Amino acid sequence: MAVDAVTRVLAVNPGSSSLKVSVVDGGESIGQWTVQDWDGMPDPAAVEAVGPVDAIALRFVHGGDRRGPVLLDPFQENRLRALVPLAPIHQPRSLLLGRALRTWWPDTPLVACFDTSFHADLPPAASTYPIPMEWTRKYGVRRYGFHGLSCANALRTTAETLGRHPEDVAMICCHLGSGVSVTAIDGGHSIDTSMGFTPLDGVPMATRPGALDPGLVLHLAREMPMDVLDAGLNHHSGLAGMSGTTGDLREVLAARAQGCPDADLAARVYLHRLRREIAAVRTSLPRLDALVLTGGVAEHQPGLLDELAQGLEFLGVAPTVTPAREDLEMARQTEEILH
Ligand SMILES: Nc1ncnc2c1ncn2[C@@H]1O[C@H](COP(=O)(O)OP(=O)(O)O)[C@@H](O)[C@H]1O
Ligand SMILES: CC(=O)OP(=O)(O)O
Ligand SMILES: [Mg+2]
Repeated sequence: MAVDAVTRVLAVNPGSSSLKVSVVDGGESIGQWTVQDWDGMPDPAAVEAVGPVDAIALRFVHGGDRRGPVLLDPFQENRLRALVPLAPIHQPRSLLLGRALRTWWPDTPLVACFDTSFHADLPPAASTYPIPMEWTRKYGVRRYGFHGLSCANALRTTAETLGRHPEDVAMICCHLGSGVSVTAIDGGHSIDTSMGFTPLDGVPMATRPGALDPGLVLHLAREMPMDVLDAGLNHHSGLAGMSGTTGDLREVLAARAQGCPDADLAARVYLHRLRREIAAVRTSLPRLDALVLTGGVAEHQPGLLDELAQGLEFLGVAPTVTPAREDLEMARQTEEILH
């Protein structure tokens, strides 16, 4: 489907704790809403009040091996459904939203934009898991990496700030939202990243544990039914599991301030593992021009960022904060594919 000129894009971003909706016109957002309920839907009347859009961009966390956005037709939808087990928190919701958006605006092109695409060129040493090659091939196992739309936008912003071409920036992007990831970027793309085959890997998150000893997972799988373990790792681990709160850092830090020892330990584990991951991906970069923090926690928890920075002085650059603007990246990709 080719469209004459795409200037106004409705960008729909279902995250694990919120739904962010934005109307982007000429590269700038002219209307933004956040729906906090997990199963919340955008309000079509509110979108229509901003005026007609030329296209709709929908974030899918998992795009498999897709290297860029695709027009979301029933064929693509079916293929993306096969990835539900690899991103069980996010993928079903994107599929549900896709259906709703097509019903509300059947004549508007709908484009799926993927978190994974930015990581498509991970070097084999970073993308390969050290398991039998037979399993790797048979089950299509690799490190995919996520939060790529956020990384792409952070790279663009950082390059502008440094006055360089994006391909000439060596940086670490830490996306600190409900999901958390750490990515090393060089030559304009991801060269190492903490999330893996699924968005459970890496650093502790609001409700996900991040990397675990595979022996621990095997042990737990023998102790409880698989669906209980699956729900426990996706919804009841991370900051929520350690602190006894919902995992929203506002709640964790409030409980910590009131002297809750579990909340204090949860915050310390979060920071420890985050620093450890940042140090690890630094080794993949030839040099470090910028350490960029983005996402809800980066934007709203300056005290925690000060704590994070203590112990990272050896990197030789001070962390900077960039708002997570996946909407702008999705609009950019949508304009590109529709031309
Ligand atoms: N206004 C705010 N004040 C303080 N913290 C916030 C605010 N908004 C978001 N956060 C923090 O950001 C996290 C959610 O980040 P966000 O990027 O919105 O997540 P997601 O996109 O994964 O739903 C929460 O843990 C919360 O603590
Ligand atoms: C990939 C991921 O975890 O996304 P989010 O932070 O939006 O939940
Ligand atoms: Mg998000």
